[in-house]
Amino acid sequence: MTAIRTRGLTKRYGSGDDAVVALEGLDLEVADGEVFGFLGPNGAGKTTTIDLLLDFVRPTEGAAMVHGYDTQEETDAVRDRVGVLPEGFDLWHRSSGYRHLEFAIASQNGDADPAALLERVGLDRTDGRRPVGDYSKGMLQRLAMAMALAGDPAVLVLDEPSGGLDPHGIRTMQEIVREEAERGTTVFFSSHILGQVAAVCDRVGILDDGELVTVDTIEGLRETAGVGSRLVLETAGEPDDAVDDLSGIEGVTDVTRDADGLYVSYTDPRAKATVVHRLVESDTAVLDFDIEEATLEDLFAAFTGTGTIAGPDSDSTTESAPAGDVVIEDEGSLEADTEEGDR
Ligand SMILES: Nc1ncnc2c1ncn2[C@@H]1O[C@H](COP(=O)(O)OP(=O)(O)OP(=O)(O)O)[C@@H](O)[C@H]1O
Repeated sequence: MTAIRTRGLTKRYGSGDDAVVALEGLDLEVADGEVFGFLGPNGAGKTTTIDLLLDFVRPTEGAAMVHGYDTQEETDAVRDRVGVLPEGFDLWHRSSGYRHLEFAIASQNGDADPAALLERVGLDRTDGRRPVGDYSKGMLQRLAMAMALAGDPAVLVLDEPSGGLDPHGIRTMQEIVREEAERGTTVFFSSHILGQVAAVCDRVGILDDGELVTVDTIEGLRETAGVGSRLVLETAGEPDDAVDDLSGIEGVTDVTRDADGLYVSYTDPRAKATVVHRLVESDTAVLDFDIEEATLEDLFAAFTGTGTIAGPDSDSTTESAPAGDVVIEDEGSLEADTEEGDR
């Protein structure tokens, strides 16, 4: 079954010359049980899409279905099946975390144990008894995640779920996404941070200026765009002729070397292990290695013809993005987007 299906979904705010096209003709299908990453920079239309799926706003054109239910005609059936962690949310400052969870469980006709939900998101019983007005940004985000899970949803919609979370919180959030995926929950994960989406998602859609630019796996995106990542190896002495063989490895697109090391560009991440294996086989001592991942900016540039593609000499993983822009982050890193973090 298709968990989410949209056809020509369009949202314009205002009219005439002042109209803002938030979303333009979105045709999207997310399979049941899939973890789908919805990527795009600020203002791309991600939150608008989520608002349309939940009938918080009405489309200008087009339609959407969630688990076979029309989002406009069968809104209650849709909302019964969806747990949502919205980007911005208001809570009752004087009420405790427990009260919020009890409310969320009751309103979603769930039977979850509030204490277990708190524990799952990394909050303890003492936290649960405190008024949420005293919570840090990261604690609020964790509570909001617990509330999204309260009704044991078939579809979990996460809009920028890592906001305010520290690295441990981000890891917890990713673990929850994986656990939910194992239970068969469909996860719709909206973010402007490639690394976080790449860490958990089966497929990714890139939204740019209201339009869906492409849908694929992260590897597929890299391959299509030809903006692979790069393995930087420090070796003891000059690697011998075996280096020449590296260019023949499937997925490797370029091999260069200079006095500082050996640089192997690839579009298929599985090529990395083969490269290292070949070097070891040829008795080349690998002293250190680093991976420079292609960034969302690289992928954007390739798919939209905008931005700049990081050249071979740029250190794409350490570049810092301006506020509000795509956050560039290594897939394995958990350090980004933690302006405030947990207190
Ligand atoms: N209620 C509204 N009235 C007018 N314009 C709106 C409204 N809501 C959203 N927009 C506009 O629609 C566009 C898409 O906004 P949206 O919030 O969906 O983007 P987003 O991808 O979720 O961005 P972010 O990552 O910043 O949350 C933006 O240009 C935004 O200004």
